[in-house]
Amino acid sequence: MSVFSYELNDHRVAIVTIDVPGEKMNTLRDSFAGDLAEIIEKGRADDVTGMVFVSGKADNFIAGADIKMLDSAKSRADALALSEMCQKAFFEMKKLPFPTVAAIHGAALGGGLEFALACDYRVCSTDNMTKLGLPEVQLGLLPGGGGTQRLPKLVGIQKALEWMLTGKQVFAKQAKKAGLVDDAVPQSILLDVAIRLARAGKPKPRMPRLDKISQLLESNPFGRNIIFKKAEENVLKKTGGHYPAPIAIIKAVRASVELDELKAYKTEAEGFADLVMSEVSVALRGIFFATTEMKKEWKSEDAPKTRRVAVLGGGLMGAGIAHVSAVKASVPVRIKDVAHQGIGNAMNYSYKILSKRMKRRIMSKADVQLVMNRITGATDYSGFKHMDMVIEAVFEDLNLKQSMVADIERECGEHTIFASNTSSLPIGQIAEKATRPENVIGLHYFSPVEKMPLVEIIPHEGTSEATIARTVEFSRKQGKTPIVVKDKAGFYVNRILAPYVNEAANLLLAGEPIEKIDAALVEFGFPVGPLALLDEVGIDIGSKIAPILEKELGSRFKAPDAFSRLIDAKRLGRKTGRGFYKYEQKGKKVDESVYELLGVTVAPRLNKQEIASRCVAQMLNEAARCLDEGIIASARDGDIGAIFGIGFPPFLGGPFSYMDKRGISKVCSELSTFATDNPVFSPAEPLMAMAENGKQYY
Ligand SMILES: C[C@H](O)CC(=O)SCCNC(=O)CCNC(=O)[C@H](O)C(C)(C)COP(=O)(O)OP(=O)(O)OC[C@H]1O[C@@H](n2cnc3c(N)ncnc32)[C@H](O)[C@@H]1OP(=O)(O)O
Repeated sequence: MSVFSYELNDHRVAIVTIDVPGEKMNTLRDSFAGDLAEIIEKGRADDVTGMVFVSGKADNFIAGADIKMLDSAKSRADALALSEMCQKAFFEMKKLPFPTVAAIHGAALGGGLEFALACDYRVCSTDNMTKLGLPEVQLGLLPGGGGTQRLPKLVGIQKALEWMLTGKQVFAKQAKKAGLVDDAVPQSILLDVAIRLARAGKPKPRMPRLDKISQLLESNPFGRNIIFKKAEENVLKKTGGHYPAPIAIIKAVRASVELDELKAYKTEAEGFADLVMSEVSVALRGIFFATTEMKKEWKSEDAPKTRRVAVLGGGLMGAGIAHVSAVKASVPVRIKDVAHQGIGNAMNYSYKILSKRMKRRIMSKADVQLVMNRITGATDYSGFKHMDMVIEAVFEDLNLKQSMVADIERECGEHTIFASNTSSLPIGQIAEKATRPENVIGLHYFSPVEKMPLVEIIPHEGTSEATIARTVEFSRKQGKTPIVVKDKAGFYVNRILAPYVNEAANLLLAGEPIEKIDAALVEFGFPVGPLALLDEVGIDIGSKIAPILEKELGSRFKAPDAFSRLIDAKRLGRKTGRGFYKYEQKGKKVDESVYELLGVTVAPRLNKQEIASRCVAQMLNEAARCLDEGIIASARDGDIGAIFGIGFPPFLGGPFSYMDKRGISKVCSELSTFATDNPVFSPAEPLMAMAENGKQYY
């Protein structure tokens, strides 16, 4: 059955509806090229005036090539054939004697946008659902259906590179401004406008709309050389050479301006084939499948919706939670703080972020005002009666949190959820004195809240299923990927992070230089090193959590005593301008005096690889324990939690995928070697059992 249906209107314009049967999302599958050829042939036979492509789905145009189909490519030759099939189909469209128009409403991504790029005109709806982009890089791929060739010709080399290298998706307004679409109109007139364009005849070739400097740079080989070299330098700096796709994208775009068409398209197809078969892309595609699967869990159609929320505490976390609730979940938020200043600070936090978006013309002044109107504040519980959820983000004090549970039970409705953003206190203890413990749950965000994609959702033993489902649903509305974890000290993310950071601290105390330790883990693939991370989080915060973990889980969580000297000296990290690093306007550099304060004599002994191996080994060992204890429900949750919560290198697929790839017995023997000088490394029992039985996590 064809994915296309065809209808001829009174002006002999063919309206072709794209609708993959039985799927909620249109994707390009094996049969697509054949189906397209048939439709094109029909248009030729009917001698149509033009052809308009429109989606039969309510909320998407085409979400790209079917990623499952890419997974089924068994060899490089299979992958090459896929790219060549797309390229050929789109060439046929370009050669048609009549104009073709893509009428886009909803997502036009990857191969979907490449399909639209092969049309003569593109018109899109101004709806918020409409997003255009080539996000292949996020799957470790390059656009293999002519995207690297056609996009630069339409929007210019620099913009095309920026979009493809980041996977950026643009809305209608930006798409029109950049020249990606010919028009952006309300959905109600999308088809009419598209038909009008189809009747307007073939368009004349046109140059991208560029400012003078870009025009100068892009129009001559020297300028272009600068652009490509700079792009490569930036990519290598950002990725540390771990990701092959960005480099292949630059190569293919370069080919689009330097080689003849045949060779340039070949460069794209070959790059695509190499990348489809690469381990990095397999890992990144795994993340896509995992997150898609997770979106279906804890869904409850009849659970009441969360329409109003309150946040207790206007600190950094409270402000971030209020922000994502107002901006992403689009619900009214009431911030309660003991001081007016706290409320003011939290509102300012949102306003600052929104102002930046306004300056970059992503949001209008009216939109910013609309969002800001959703955020209100109070120093008492006025307006709390109708709250569906109250999220607590005050400091880590059990008595305070318990008294807040009592306040909320008194001031709010029977159905109101009390969600605690604690990072270490057991939720069961917070709910201990509750009269409605079924409404109490943990909802742990990561800082900065508006940037970090993960939340941990922590039901205690008495939390109801409905409360879990409502909390999961609301966190998704806030744009988060939730993992439901067991109520035990440190939950999952902090639990695997703590031994990793502790090992970095041990290495520092043994004389390894700070910048070398951080560089080792950045080279391994983390976005920041462990000591720089501790500076960001706050050394005081780390040392507050450590004793709780140590008490509940054992001595391997003990933070080094020497770190209390940093706290006494008020060197808490970035927030006080000094920690392991000194923070100045120009940037940060290691504050050498920290060595003396900690009583350390710098004496490098290990190479960077050894440093990284030791820190990561601690994390892997703890992750294995977490899965065994049921802290996480699956290796998949553990991988996504580590990638989205800590920045575990995505190209390695997460700690469990990484252990599988290396071989569990190899991981165990490395741990045993490290354990000879520090027993904390002794391989966890479940890991040893897996090694003995030759088992894998996946
Ligand atoms: C040759 C080309 O250059 C190569 C390519 O095109 S590679 C593909 C490039 N495209 C992409 O990366 C887009 C991937 N998709 C997305 O980002 C998101 O799905 C989206 C933004 C389109 C929609 O998000 P959202 O509304 O949350 O829906 P989401 O739950 O993710 O997806 C709905 C369903 O569509 C499926 N889907 C979405 N895009 C898909 C794709 N490209 N391939 C296969 N399945 C896809 C999902 O797996 C899910 O299936 P299921 O319901 O059976 O589990």
